Amino acid sequence: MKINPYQPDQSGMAYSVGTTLDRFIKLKQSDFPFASGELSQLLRDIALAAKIVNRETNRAGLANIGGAFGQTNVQGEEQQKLDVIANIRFMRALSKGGEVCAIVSEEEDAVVDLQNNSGKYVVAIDPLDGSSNIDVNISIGTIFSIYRRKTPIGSPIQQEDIMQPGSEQVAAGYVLYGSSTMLVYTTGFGVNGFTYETSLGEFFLSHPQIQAPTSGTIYSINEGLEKDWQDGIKSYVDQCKENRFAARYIGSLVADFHRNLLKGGIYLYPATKKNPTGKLRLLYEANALAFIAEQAGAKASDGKRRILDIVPESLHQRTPLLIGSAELVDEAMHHIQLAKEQATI
Ligand SMILES: O=P(O)(O)OC[C@H]1O[C@](O)(COP(=O)(O)O)[C@@H](O)[C@@H]1O
Ligand SMILES: [Mg+2]
Ligand SMILES: [Mg+2]
Repeated sequence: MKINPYQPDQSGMAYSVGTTLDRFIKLKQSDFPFASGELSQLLRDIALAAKIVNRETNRAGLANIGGAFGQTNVQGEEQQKLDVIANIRFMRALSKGGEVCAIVSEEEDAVVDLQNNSGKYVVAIDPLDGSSNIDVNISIGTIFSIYRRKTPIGSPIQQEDIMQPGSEQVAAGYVLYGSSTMLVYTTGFGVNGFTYETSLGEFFLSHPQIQAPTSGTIYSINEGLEKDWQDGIKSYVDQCKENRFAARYIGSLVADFHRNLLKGGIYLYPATKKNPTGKLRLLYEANALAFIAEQAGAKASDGKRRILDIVPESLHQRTPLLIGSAELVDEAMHHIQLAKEQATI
């Protein structure tokens, strides 16, 4: 991807590769005429927690960081120590920052009401994504969604503050702890990626205005579950193989998504017999990545509709997820539709 160091964005604001995240956040605040700086501060708080978690992930091989924590979370999944550490670090940064009134986390059964009357924002977070890869030194991540509360500031948190469709997000992003650590986010004005310079302790703009290729030749799916895939997925994957697509599956949603966002490709986690509503969680995995995808010209669907149009019904609800280059997602949805029509004949 050819990077134009002085590429202006929609607001005509030019910013150069190498701009620090902090400076970028300040520059971009002008996108919001009535900005009061709270969202900017919240993004900084998330970046700070990401730096701390980055340090911990680098040490994941050491006894006191790696391995199971010995408890299961509300999904019935065994928590890894790093799941718990990341959850604590983000909770602390979000509650200390003062901008947030409530948090939804993969590692918390219920909504965490911060009793912060002045907090304007609700955050949904997957503190550590790709937990099965922690101990084997493969890329992992953090995923976050930010909403403005619906009820008046100072009033008690209500269901309507939490159960908002993804289309209501004011910002979303992910951190990828990989060969390098990156923070990629959107506030609805395009997608920008920052690379962490450990020795300076700073995130620097490295991927301005990310645009996903409209098509690609990479597909990412856990083929071990092929026998359980919903109809249409098998025929779509067969077509990918027919077209000699490359199969790439890391098993960390953030890492698979990031690769396909930059190179062109599609990630699929369909409904299966084991997970009839899919495996991935709507509020703190699918919504954030769907917002990023759409802002980068890509698409995200549950096989029937746009992920961002789904109105949540429960905190940890799951959804099938087809996400990636627009033409590939359209093609996969076409196969699902065809299979449905054939099933009714
Ligand atoms: O092992 P499977 O069934 O292929 O699932 C892998 C998927 O599950 C996840 O690990 C779920 O996320 P968590 O690790 O945050 O629970 C995704 O990152 C990944 O894409
Ligand atoms: Mg996850
Ligand atoms: Mg997780």
